[in-house]
Parts: sequence; C-alpha cells; structure tokens
Amino acid sequence: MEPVYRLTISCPDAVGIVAKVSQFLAQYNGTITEANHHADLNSGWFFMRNEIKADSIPFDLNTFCDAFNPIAQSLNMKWQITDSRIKPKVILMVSKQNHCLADLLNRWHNGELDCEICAVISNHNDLEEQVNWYGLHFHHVPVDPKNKQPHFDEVSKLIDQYQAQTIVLARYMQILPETVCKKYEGQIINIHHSFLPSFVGAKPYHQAYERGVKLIGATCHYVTEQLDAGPIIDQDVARISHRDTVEEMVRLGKDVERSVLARGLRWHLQDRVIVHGNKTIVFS
Ligand SMILES: Nc1nc2c(c(=O)[nH]1)N[C@@H](CN(C=O)c1ccc(C(=O)N[C@@H](CCC(=O)O)C(=O)O)cc1)CN2
Repeated sequence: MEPVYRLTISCPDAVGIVAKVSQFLAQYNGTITEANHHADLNSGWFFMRNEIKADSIPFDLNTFCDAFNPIAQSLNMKWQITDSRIKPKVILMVSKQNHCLADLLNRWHNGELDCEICAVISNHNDLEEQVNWYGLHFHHVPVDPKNKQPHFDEVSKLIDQYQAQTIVLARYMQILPETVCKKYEGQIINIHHSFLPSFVGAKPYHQAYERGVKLIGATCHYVTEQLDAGPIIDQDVARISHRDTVEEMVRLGKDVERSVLARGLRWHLQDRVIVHGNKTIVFS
C-alpha cells in the first residue's frame, strides 16, 4: 500500500475550508489521493478526511503540524494527522465466546487488519491456547464479582504498559466503569449482538426471541459509561423467522457480529471514523 498521511478535521462550517486546506497542501506540492467532506447542516459543523501521499510532503509530521496549525486555529479545527506506515497498537478483550476473537485474529494474521495486536486480555482462561497459537500475549485477569475494581485496575495497567491506542471488546462481557470509559474515551470499540438501540444489555438474542423479531443484528460502537449507548460505527442485520429457535438466532447472529466488528475496526484503524457528539461520520 502507498504510504499516506491521513488528515481528519472537524470544525464549525464556513465558506472556504476545503479551499484553505487544499491550498495549504498544494503549496507544499502535497498529492491528495482521497478526499471526503461532509457538512452537517443541522449542527453547523463540517468534517473532512484527506489522504495525502506521504512522500509528496517535503517535511515530517511534526513540521507539518507546525505549518498547518495557523490554519487550524483560524478555523477552530479539531484535527489530527497520522502516518499509515505506523501500525496502530491494539489490545483485544474477551470473555468465553471466541467467534469474534477467532475472526479478528485470522484477519490480522492474513494482513486484512493493518495493526499490531499487543495482547489479548480475558477474565477467563478458555481462549488462552487459541491466542498463544498466534504467538500473542494472553493475560488472564479474573473478575471477583464481589469486588471488580482490581480487575479493571489491572486492565488499565496493561493497556498503558502496551501503550495501546485501541481496545476492542470482542464479546468481553463485563461492564466497564466510568473511570475506564473516560480514560480511554474514543478508543474502546465494542460489538453488541443486537441492532441498537434495540435490546441493550445482556442476552439480546433471548430478548429478541421473546419479542418475535424478523430481523436480528449487530452493532459496532464506541464504549461509553452508558451501556451500549456509545457512538455507532457500523451495523448490519440478518433475516430470521418464526421457525428459528434462539440457538439458531445466535448462530446466524455470529456471522453478522464478525463482519460488523471487522468492518468497524478497520474503518477506525484507517482514521475513517470521526465522532461528533454521540454520532459518527464514517468516510468508508
Ligand atoms: N461501560 C460499558 N461497558 C461495556 C459496554 C458498554 O457499552 N459500556 N458494552 C459491553 C458489552 N455488552 C454487550 O455488548 C455487555 C456485556 C456485559 C453485560 C453484563 O450485564 N455483564 C454483567 C456480568 C456478566 C458476567 O459476569 O458474565 C455485569 O457486568 O454485571 C451487558 C452487556 C461491554 N462493556
């Protein structure tokens, strides 16, 4: 893949934003290989994502930031620029279900997920052998139902030790405390096994079965302290019928969970997701 810089911008809408950013890049002979914009007329905010050929910019990222800052400040931008050659560090968190973990590990192993998986953390040791097969670190951090805080403290310590920027809850089944959610805001991605906002919380397939739904789904979202209510990155559904037992719904749902989590994570790793309030703009 051609090395690129990924420039993402959010700012109050105004005339000339695209022109000023494009003029800045042209001034330094920057070659734009992908450009996406969105003006949210309801909120009055503007969102941009540019990919720029890394070797077309005559200086490093720190110098780029110094040069771009005056424009960013003049337009009250929230912005970031990353280099596609630097693999994002990812930690996966699981409990007992392995279908999402197995899918992510396989995609990572065959190069579909361009990231560094630093480790897998679990409150159970069921999946240790599967993780070790890939030569990855596995940390079993048990949960004491009477006092969960030591578990969360150890999880936070491991995230910081590995310097992971992204944490993926791949059917990890513990509710993270507000402290953890705030500390890693915008960095924790969850796969919820329903089409949110329907069926929040535990056992959504059982809730759906009792409701008699004709569609089941999965939702990839950022984690906030409010359970299964964070900004949605991606969703999908599958048809079911009265003939399906809840076990069949779970089986059919797993395919949706796997594809939605992989797609949402890939977009996040490519800086294609911008969070604004409790929503996302996804430049897929
Ligand atoms: N703060 C948040 N934590 C978590 C979120 C979230 O959105 N915000 N998503 C969940 C994942 N999840 C559904 O997708 C989910 C996981 C666990 C539970 C739950 O009730 N867990 C029980 C313990 C269950 C057990 O010990 O087996 C609990 O934590 O008390 C509901 C929904 C991940 N965390």
